[in-house]
Amino acid sequence: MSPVPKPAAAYPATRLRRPRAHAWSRALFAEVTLSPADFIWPLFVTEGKGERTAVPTMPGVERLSVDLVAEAAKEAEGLGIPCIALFPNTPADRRTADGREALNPDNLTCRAIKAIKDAAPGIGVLTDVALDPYTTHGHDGLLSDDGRILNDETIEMLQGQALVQARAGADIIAPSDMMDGRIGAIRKVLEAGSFHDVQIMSYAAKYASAFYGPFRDAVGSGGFLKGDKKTYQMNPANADEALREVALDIAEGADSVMVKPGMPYLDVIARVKDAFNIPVFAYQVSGEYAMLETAARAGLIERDRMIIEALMAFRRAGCSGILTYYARDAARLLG
Ligand SMILES: NCc1[nH]cc(CCC(=O)O)c1CC(=O)O
Ligand SMILES: [Mg+2]
Repeated sequence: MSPVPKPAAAYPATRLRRPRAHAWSRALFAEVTLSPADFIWPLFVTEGKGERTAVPTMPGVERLSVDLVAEAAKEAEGLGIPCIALFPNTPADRRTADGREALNPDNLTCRAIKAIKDAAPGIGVLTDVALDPYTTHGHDGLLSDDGRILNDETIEMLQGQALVQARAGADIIAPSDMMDGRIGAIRKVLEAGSFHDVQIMSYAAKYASAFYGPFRDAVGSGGFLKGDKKTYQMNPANADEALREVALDIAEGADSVMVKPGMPYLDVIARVKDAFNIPVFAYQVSGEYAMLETAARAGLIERDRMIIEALMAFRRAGCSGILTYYARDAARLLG
């Protein structure tokens, strides 16, 4: 962020209200834009056919069966949304301590990728790499007998998970697990498997946040989670450390990086963009959505304006795009 120069002339020669006087002028002076092309729409996938179930902690958000995910992707494509992100609500009987369902080429995520590619071949598909929707302990990695998350053993699982997703047709692999070294390891197996054009969007600066609660309900991992994720996700006190995380992930082969959550970490987004000038994405996470949407539904804030303003903040901070549960609503508002 460049420093703001001292004004060459003061009031009344300079009146900053002048360009604000008319709508046309405000449009002309806008420093950033927001369009449907800036959105990645996260969808929760569940078993069944024609199945939609409400996520009570995320008013307005539903888990969709694979056929309905494909329909939603088609709708998104029509609205100009370039990419869908997939999160599976794995049936409880398919969750294990080692999360091996993540490696099943016929799991919910892989079936959803294929269904989207059939229904809406022009839209990108981003898939999450981490074990939490598949483990009985709700952690993103493998758990040792004495309760530690095993970094290097987990990476081997993540490599397999990424490959299974790439084979199913995923366009962007997005590791959200926060193990050290996983970006390089995943890039290596993708290259070896000739997936040269499969992107990696690293959840590079992902914080141990209270704002993920509703998501854990949506994928059904919340009830399972033992303890917290503080030994792998970042301390909310740290921003210098986020720059080190990002530097490593770029060096290991990430095409883009993500900061997560979004609104409470706008300073981190701005610093990452400033320091590296690479494509940065933000995840406006489930708790942010729940907070904003609950206030809007209670009539406490003006919903449509709030949605656009909250998303615009990410563009101002330097984001190329935003993962947001508001993607469809915002695209309709902007359309
Ligand atoms: N690897 C898990 C994952 N991937 C995306 C989210 C959160 C998304 C949201 O809250 O909307 C989480 C939750 C967590 O780390 O516990
Ligand atoms: Mg890292």
